[in-house]
Amino acid sequence: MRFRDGPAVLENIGFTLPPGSFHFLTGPSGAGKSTLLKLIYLALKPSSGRIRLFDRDVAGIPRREQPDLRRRIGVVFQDFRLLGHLTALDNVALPLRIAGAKESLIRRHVPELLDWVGLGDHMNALPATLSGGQQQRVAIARAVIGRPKLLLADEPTGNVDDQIAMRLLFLFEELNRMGTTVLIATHNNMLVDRFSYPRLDLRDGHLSRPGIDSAVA
Ligand SMILES: Nc1ncnc2c1ncn2[C@@H]1O[C@H](COP(=O)(O)OP(=O)(O)OP(=O)(O)O)[C@@H](O)[C@H]1O
Repeated sequence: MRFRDGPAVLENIGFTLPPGSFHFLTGPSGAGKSTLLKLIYLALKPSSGRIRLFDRDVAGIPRREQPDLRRRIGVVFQDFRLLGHLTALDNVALPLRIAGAKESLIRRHVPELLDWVGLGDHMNALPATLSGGQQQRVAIARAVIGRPKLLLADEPTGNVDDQIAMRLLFLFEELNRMGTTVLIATHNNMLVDRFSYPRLDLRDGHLSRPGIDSAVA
């Protein structure tokens, strides 16, 4: 992957995420982790190479079908991307509302999840009134509420203490147990060591991974 005519940012990357698997994506700052996640959730087009997503070649997916595909992916963005005019509760409810879920279900599940991530007292707060760590947890709740087929999280514990980070990992594990494929980019070695999931390690755009191969599922 290159941006315009710049140097290669990712090179010779080949791996598969088997459905239902859980992986960490590690590597130093600038190694290409965010770029790799953006390629998977179709925010970037690869300058060369092929990506398969849900058994389809991404290059062959018409633009009009992309929103539908994206809805099957939960993403925790590094910069959160919460909607500033919506409360924490309404931000988290958004994927369910878009999917046409019943309000009764939304009223039951969303507060329960916000409670779990420690935001029970901040459900009606607007993002600007929340700390970075609190906004991050709203973003995580929004990404998991619809039980996506694939969860991609870019440094999802970057703004919280170790105790909350563990709790968030338990949430990702729970989602994974229900069938979601999980890929988490992180610098947090405590988490990587504590949860013994396989690691995809990026160094200067190259992947080293003890024991897996080929495209992205
Ligand atoms: N839009 C862009 N245009 C040009 N270069 C880019 C662009 N986005 C990322 N890069 C470059 O690609 C490389 C990888 O960046 P990326 O953000 O993927 O790294 P990262 O591993 O996620 O880093 P961090 O852990 O700091 O978020 C960097 O050298 C960065 O400067």
